[in-house]
Amino acid sequence: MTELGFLGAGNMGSAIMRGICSSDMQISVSAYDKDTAKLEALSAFGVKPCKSECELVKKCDYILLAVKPQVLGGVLDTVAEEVTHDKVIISICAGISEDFIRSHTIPSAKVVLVMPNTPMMLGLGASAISRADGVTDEEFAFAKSVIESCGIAEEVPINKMKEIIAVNGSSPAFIYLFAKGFVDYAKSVDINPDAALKLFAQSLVGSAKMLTDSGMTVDELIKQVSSPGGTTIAGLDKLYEGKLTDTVDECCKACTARAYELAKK
Ligand SMILES: NC(=O)C1=CN([C@@H]2O[C@H](COP(=O)(O)OP(=O)(O)OC[C@H]3O[C@@H](n4cnc5c(N)ncnc54)[C@H](O)[C@@H]3O)[C@@H](O)[C@H]2O)C=CC1
Ligand SMILES: O=C(O)[C@@H]1CCC=N1
Repeated sequence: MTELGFLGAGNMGSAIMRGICSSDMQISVSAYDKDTAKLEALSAFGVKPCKSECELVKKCDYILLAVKPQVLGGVLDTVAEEVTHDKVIISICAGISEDFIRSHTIPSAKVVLVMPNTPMMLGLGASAISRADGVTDEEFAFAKSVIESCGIAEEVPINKMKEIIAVNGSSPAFIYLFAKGFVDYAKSVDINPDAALKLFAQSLVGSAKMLTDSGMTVDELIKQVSSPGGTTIAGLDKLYEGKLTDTVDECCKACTARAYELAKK
């Protein structure tokens, strides 16, 4: 049976493990985390705990890296001797490239890069995925099926894996901040914030479905809501005045710049 192991069982590692364990994938899942309480919590899902980073890498065919990028170099140095050219390393660490992983293990390491997002915790993740040279079609299909156990996955060129972070990895936080603005407004005009949150959240769900399923472009969708002389145009005028799209562009560029900094650590 294929052995998949997780180095790191925090928010993202646990979300993926729960996705796999609730799916019909016939694989053996193991994990190592410095925090043993996290491993104990996962044992209810059938995840086998390991006692060290090296024990995990030695026993597994696929190793999913789910520690923070800042500690990854040290973790890879610890396990380097256990990494062989037949193992596949799947990394979800923001900013980390295949070259970084190879420089801390072996030059021929097989690497798949993934940029997931937190909605994975509900099985609604959106992950970008890419493979470095040397990874076979079969190995890549397996890695993709692991990620698809908790949402959708889209292949992205490997040299765009830092640029994509803003679009799906970090964007949930940007969307939550946008939601906060609407709920704060509702409170300020004496509308129940719980009702406002439900209405705004459902508006996000519905708008997301319109984006993917209506067959209309983003501009057409905006126009459809904007009655001439109506309320939407009055609101949109303020967003254009505040240069919302320029701010989003700056936000995405700051995300990407930080990813390139993390890649150097
Ligand atoms: N949180 C997010 O929205 C996203 C996070 N990511 C990436 O996922 C990775 C994990 O992030 P989170 O799950 O949010 O962080 P987290 O802090 O929840 O999990 C990291 C885990 O690594 C463990 N750890 C630390 N040193 C370790 C070691 N030597 N061996 C084994 N485990 C060790 C910690 O105890 C912790 O449980 C990061 O690299 C991040 O860039 C990617 C996309 C989205
Ligand atoms: O903030 C971060 O670095 C990670 C990557 C994408 C979302 N969270």
